[in-house]
Amino acid sequence: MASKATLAGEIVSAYRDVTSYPTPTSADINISEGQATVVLQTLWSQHDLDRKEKTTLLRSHTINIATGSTLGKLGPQEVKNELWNKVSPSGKLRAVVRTGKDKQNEDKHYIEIFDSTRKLKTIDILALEKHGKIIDNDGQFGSFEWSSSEGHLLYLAEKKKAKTGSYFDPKAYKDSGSGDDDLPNEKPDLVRRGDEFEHIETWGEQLTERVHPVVCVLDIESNTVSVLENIPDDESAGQAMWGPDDAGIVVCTWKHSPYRLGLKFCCQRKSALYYLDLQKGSLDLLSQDGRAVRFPRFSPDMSKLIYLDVPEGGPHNQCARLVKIDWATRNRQVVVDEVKHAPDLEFPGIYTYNLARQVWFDDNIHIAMSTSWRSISAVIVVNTDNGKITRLEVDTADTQANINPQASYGFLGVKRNVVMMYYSTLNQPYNLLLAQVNDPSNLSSISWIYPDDHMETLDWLTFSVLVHKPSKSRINPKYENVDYESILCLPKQSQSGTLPPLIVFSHGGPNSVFDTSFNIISAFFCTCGYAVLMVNYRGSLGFGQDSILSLTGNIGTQDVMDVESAMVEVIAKGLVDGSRIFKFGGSHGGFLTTHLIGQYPDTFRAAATRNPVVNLASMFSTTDINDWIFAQAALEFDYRTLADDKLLPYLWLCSPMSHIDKVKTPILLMIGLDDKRVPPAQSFEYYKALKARNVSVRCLTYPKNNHSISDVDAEADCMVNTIVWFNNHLP
Ligand SMILES: CSCC[C@H](NC=O)C(=O)N[C@@H](Cc1ccccc1)C(=O)O
Repeated sequence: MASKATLAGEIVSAYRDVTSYPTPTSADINISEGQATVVLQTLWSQHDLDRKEKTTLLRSHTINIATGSTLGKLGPQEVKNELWNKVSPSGKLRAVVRTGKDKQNEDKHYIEIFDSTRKLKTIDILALEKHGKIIDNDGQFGSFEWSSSEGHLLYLAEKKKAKTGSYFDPKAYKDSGSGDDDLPNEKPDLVRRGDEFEHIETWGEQLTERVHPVVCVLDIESNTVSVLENIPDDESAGQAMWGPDDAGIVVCTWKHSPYRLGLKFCCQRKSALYYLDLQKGSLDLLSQDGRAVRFPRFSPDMSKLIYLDVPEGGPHNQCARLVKIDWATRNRQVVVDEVKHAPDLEFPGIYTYNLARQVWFDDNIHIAMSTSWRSISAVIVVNTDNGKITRLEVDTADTQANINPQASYGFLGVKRNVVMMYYSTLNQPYNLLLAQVNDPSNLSSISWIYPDDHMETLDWLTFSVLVHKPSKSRINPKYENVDYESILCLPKQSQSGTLPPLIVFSHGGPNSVFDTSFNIISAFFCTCGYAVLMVNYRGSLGFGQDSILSLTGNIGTQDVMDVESAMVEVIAKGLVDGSRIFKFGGSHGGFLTTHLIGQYPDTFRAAATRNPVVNLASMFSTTDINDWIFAQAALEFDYRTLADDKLLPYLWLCSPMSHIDKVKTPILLMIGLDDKRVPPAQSFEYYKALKARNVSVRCLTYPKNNHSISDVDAEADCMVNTIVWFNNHLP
């Protein structure tokens, strides 16, 4: 690929090209004692634009562990209808949760057990009527675990729902046999009459099928399922793991009362980590009051349990602590604390949305994980005895490796001290990487293994990370040392020598971050001839907790000015055309987009946004996370708070809508009609306000799409339409 794409056909083909690179999502490795070879199995996700779906691909590499050479490769082959696929601890058995439909088109879930030669059994799990659907690897509730004895499987499923029906169902009022045909049959009927239209609370955006997850154990020998009943009924369970000797389980829970708030991207929700002793039936609280918990992981010898926690409430993602529990004494210790401020390149703390299942090295002391480290995604190794942190990355002086020093790394898991990871940059799609670590306390003696040939570097894109210091008037007096960054992507120099137009791209959250990983959107924009400035304004993850806190109470001003000022600095460098600037971003990035075109009406040629937050006053009572407004406005959240006469004026003033009368910039609005986070009414409100003011606006609506508009066809349509919209507004 590609010089500048301008015609619709070229734009489509550019999009096909950038979406043709798969992203690794998980890995496992089979290491047999005393053998020279290992088998690495990886799952990848790839867009299929023609089938309009994301496909899951399985690849296998056979690797000589001593030489690091790849002896054979299998795949990619497609994996379908599998919710879980897990090898037992001994490696002798495999359990798969498979989905399907029966002849009446009803959902089926089967648990299939395999040994190395055949399928041993299939259990039609929903037919047992013990629980609802099994929960997949949703990053929030789901887990699927073999017991160490390999006789049981632990998983999460939706609690069994009572059957509901109409009062007017003729079956409910059968002849009682009394001879009086008018008397209803009052025998208890298992159907809850009159409840069929009862409102069912869910866990919100992207978790609308999660209502009340419960912990289940399947006895593989007897094909029986037990639903564990010791967890309080107003708490949903998730992320369950077996404890030592399969004598109990550790499990996270989230309270339902007084009502459920959205959980997706919200790791600060009130939650608890428990140990449930299966013999005694007791439930012991392991976590600290006032802390929200995630990702419990036992060490291989089961002597230690680690997990992440953040303060309960406040911003939706924050700097996490790594906590360790010594299992024998139940002594809890903070291994890595929250980092308030990290000057220059110092460790800025732990920030992650996920933690791989296998994090422990064999020494039962070190763990590995991914985290945001300013604008780079890094893999770190943590000594859980003394909290020492080391970054796990290839020495870029190693010419054989040829890895960009600004590369981002992702962690997939560690087994027998072999770390499974990947790296990429904005101009190099994902590559697998194994680190064979002999001694986790001495990372200087790693053997790096590259299972594939290096992905080509895409020569039509170059990038650099820029550091921005807020000017004097923009320094936050409470957090005066906080700086921020942006990543500038430049397209291949045009033949005519003209400077490229610039798309200013702001991320959502606001507590999220752009990193240097391969990014389909930025690659696509560059292929189409645009430079892209991805701004990690103050409040982004990976810059210390102070950065996150500095934005609370200042949304709509500090973040807006950070983005504008980064843009001005880049224009001043003379690398982009300052007379052809565009604005792009979704959600909170859409909040910034609509703020910027309101506050700087003469700057942008056009804007495009996905599900933008435009009016906090009207969003207050409609979003699944109304506490977000309080957290970002630095107000105390209480479930009873109403949008009253004191609150509404403040919310209005923070909102892009308050600048509507100044807007001139043509804007493209893209709306997921099933968005529970930023309900479609937000965009429609903006659309009508612009129409009434005779400002050019186009609105695209995507049925059955949620906040992320990530259905393959919808996302593709958004991207191509964005470029067509920008091209149409190029002078
Ligand atoms: C009341 S909605 C506020 C905006 C929303 N924040 C949290 O969900 C948002 O910006 N969403 C992001 C999704 C996201 C959030 C946090 C981290 C990564 C992504 C978006 O859609 O980009």
